[in-house]
Amino acid sequence: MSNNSDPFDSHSNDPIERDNRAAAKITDPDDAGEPAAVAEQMRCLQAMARERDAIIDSSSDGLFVCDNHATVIRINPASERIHKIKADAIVGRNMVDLIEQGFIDRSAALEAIQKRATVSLLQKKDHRKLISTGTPVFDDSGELIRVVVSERDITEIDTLQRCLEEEQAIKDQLQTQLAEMQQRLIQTQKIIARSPNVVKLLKQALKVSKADSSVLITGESGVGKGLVANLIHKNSHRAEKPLIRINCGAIPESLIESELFGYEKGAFTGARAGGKPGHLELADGGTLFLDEIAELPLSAQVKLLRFLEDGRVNRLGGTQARQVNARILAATHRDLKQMVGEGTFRHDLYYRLNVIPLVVPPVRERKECLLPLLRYYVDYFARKLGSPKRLSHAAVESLMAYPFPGNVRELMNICERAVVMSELEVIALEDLPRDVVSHAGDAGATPSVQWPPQMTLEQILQSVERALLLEATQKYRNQSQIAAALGISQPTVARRMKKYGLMASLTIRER
Ligand SMILES: Nc1ncnc2c1ncn2[C@@H]1O[C@H](COP(=O)(O)OP(=O)(O)OP(=O)(O)O)[C@@H](O)[C@H]1O
Repeated sequence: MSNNSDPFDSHSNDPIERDNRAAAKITDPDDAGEPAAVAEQMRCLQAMARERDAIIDSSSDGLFVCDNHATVIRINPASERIHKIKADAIVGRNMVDLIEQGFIDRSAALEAIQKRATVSLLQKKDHRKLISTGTPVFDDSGELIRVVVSERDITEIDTLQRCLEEEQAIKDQLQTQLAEMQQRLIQTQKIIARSPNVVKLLKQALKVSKADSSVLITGESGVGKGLVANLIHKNSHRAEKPLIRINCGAIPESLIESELFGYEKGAFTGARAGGKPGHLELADGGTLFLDEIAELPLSAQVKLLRFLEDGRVNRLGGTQARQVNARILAATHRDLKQMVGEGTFRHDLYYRLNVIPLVVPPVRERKECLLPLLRYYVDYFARKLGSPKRLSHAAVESLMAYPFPGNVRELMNICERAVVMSELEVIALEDLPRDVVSHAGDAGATPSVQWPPQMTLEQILQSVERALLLEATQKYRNQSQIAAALGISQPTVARRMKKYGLMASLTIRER
């Protein structure tokens, strides 16, 4: 290839060529009287030149070497391959001519000479994409003596990159579809999830539903631990099989083992003649949800641990263990770790159950869920009662200020009671339990409006309505939010705000 075709013209005034000619002369073995040190130096120079040639020729990137006028003096085998041309056909030709003849569309060598700096550019060659980088070489006096152009064929990298981007796009699309499907699933299961912490929890629950590992669901009483267990089961490959729920706190200690593991006939006095399968066996192929797991007696904890280790169930009074394939979900409102420290819960069982921990936040930490939960349950009980109901603004304010110590279950009870107790369609403060109203502080109080005695009731009501709307414009960002908070439609909000000249105050806030 190129090093066979000597790139250096012996008559040239090129500075590098001059040095090479001098070296060739000195290293001539016939050159009599040559000092040994100079000969050694020349051998080194020749070795370096061979090394340089080997580097240039073995490079997988194409390399062009041009003189200071952009005339090609050498190209390596990679460039021959890229351009499908022999070095002889290109050496000695100038880049300007090569562009004119359509061999290339741009020259990094020419641009590097022009700018006296390294230049990178993208070239198209026979449907292929090349990145060319022209690097100028200067001598000690700052004179530009060479330009080395490296070329890389990026067609394949580019194609791969495009494939990757397409795959990423498909993945993103699938993920969006999955998220939408999950959202629909959550909605069909009537789970209200607006707060980021609840959304995150449900995403985690949907993710773990695909595995078979044990899950420990913790959270205060009535926060929805059972709901999460249900979601996990319904979304798992076990969905067609039963979800068996057992409340470990509700079963007398003396019966819990027989309930969980079953018994053989005659296992104890009062035992059924034919024996009885336990909840674990009933959950075979499905899921066993152990609610209030902290209440499980230590003796039953040992047996449960054994089952988690070998998947075998030994009925009470039985001699033969049965293989059972049940996934275990457990829940508690107690601090199991603390119980382990106190010695009331086995640490080995705790670690077995806690493979995937899920924490359900209390309602007070789900501010964004509160109003949708209230509306959802008011609608739910109103539908059951067969008469439409909605919460008044004051009732909403009171409920929003209430800490719901008993969580979602208490919220449901309050909504049910309010729906049943209210005589009118709009649920008023009086329909709420006293402790809910007492928490409201100023929030539930009627806005204080001063009026002179000569005002009519109609005028007073309008004055109150205007004050309320004005307050709402300070609090909410748009008419829809105001409508939602006041329990009226958005067109009604618009009409009344116009009537009271309040449009400007909201427009300013909306900005
Ligand atoms: N995000 C939610 N959306 C709608 N309803 C909910 C939500 N979370 C909980 N609930 C409802 O609250 C009630 C209590 O939920 P659940 O029984 O799952 O709570 P829990 O934490 O298991 O209670 P406990 O500690 O007493 O066992 C259920 O009727 C459930 O449907």
